[in-house]
Amino acid sequence: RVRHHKWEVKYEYKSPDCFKKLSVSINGKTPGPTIVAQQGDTIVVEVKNSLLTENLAIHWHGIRQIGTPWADGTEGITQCPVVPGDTFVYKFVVDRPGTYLYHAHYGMQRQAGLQGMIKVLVPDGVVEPFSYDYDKNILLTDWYHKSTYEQATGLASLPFVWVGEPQSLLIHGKGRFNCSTPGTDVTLCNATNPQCSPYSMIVIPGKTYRLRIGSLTALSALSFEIEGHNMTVVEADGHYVEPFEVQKLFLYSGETYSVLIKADQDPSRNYWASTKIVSRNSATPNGLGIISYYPNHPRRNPPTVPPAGPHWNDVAPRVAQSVAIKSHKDFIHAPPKTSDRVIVMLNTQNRINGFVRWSVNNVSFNMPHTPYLIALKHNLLHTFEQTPPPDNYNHENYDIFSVQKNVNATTSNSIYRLKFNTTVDIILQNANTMNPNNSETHPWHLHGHDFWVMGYGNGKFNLSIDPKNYNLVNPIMKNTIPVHPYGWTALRFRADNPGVWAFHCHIESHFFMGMGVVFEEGIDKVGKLPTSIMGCGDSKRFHRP
Ligand SMILES: O=C1O[C@H]([C@@H](O)CO)C(O)=C1O
Repeated sequence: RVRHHKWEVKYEYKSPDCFKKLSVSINGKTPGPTIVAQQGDTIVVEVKNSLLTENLAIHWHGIRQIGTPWADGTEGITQCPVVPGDTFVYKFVVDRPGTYLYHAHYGMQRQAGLQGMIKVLVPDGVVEPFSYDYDKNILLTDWYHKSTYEQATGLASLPFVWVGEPQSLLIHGKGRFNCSTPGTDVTLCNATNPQCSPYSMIVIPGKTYRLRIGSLTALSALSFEIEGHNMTVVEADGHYVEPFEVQKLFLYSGETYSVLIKADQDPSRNYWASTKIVSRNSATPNGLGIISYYPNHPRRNPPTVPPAGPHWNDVAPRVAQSVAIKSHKDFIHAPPKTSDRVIVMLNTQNRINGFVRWSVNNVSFNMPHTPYLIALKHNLLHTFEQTPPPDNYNHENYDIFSVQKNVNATTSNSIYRLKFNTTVDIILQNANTMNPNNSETHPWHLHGHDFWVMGYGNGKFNLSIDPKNYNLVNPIMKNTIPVHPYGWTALRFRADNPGVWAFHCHIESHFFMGMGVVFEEGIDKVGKLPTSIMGCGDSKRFHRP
């Protein structure tokens, strides 16, 4: 089936946490509408850019765009931006079932509200390895009151102005700001402003719910829990996992999970849903929502104090859930036993010409003016640096546990060229930032592919030892994976999808500050590019008037 969507993107005042802020909405909503489809369907989204003064591009996060690399929606990489007043048509096949996301991929526009979820159902007659009565989706985000323009300007200024911690955490677009904790005090800040009432999900006693939970935070790693209910994790980034039960679910920006919960608690009351920032020591209040047992009033506060959530620095359970999960035994897709290339990516924070940047192997990424897909397909190779970035760093004498000078860090728009149909290993190597005794978690997201999570560990990756412990049997496949503080995460993927694919930290500020790379593979196999993606940089000449 072809599923048609007609979207208008515009500026709109929104008060998701009771604080009025100019946001970006899709057909008047943020989060935008959930796209629902079945595996094999074609999605057509006709997007009208009604932002008066701003371009846009929309990325379909987790969708592999096989055969349609020009629909990946990454401005500067797969397309020119969609200019104000223009309409752009995204058309692609959702080739796998699962829970995915969509969001702006232009500057730091994503966190202004241009984001939502994609739900791809199995075809009729195909059974899933678990059963449930209802299927709901919840998008988790953090929320800043400063505009993205102020934030981007601060990051690109001298002196550097960090974005800081978010003002609130939203549960499917609903949050609270400057309130006392509901449940101990009836004066809810939401009471005054009808537009912002807490998120509430009605459940029927005795029924089982599949909750598809995604995170599109700009910065925060989150812990999500529902008071009094355990969750059985059954899916991660569109892949079935060997089920396991948790009380708290950890999500990094760009990840999705499906969990099953049974409404089997005392039905005479409602329960808190709550999110809390982890991996950064933040004073941002927990996000709160209400799970309401029918027929209770959906907004009746639970009689309890909301769950406090885990300690921000309790890394072990986060590691256990994020990189140690396994593929479901009946859906194993084993990885190639060996790889043709290993690219070690040292993640460092650097000062380059005074500006605070993030780098990979001492190279901080910036975009050229002609999108790579167009430049490569039309042989406009003068538009970006041709010498690829390094496959490694001087790891013999690099101390990942202390602040390093990294004086020879540079910015560059060079890209990695991958031999088509080869197997590539990426080793994400974390390190100390420019602040003493500080190493931060980075959730890396790969466009155009799922990768196998081969292994992870603390300290410095050892190429002659660690690969011997890779999981070659049932590693989970994902499109987003964290590298934990002072640790490393190894992933493997097949360069089998003709196109140009971003691979970057999904923390919006970090990618904006250069924490990303671009892979090209099989460009000669890419079909004729639609002119709709052209018109900027050196591709003006290809754009029909
Ligand atoms: O890029 C960053 O800047 C701040 C801090 O390093 C300087 O304020 C932070 O936590 C980042 O991730």
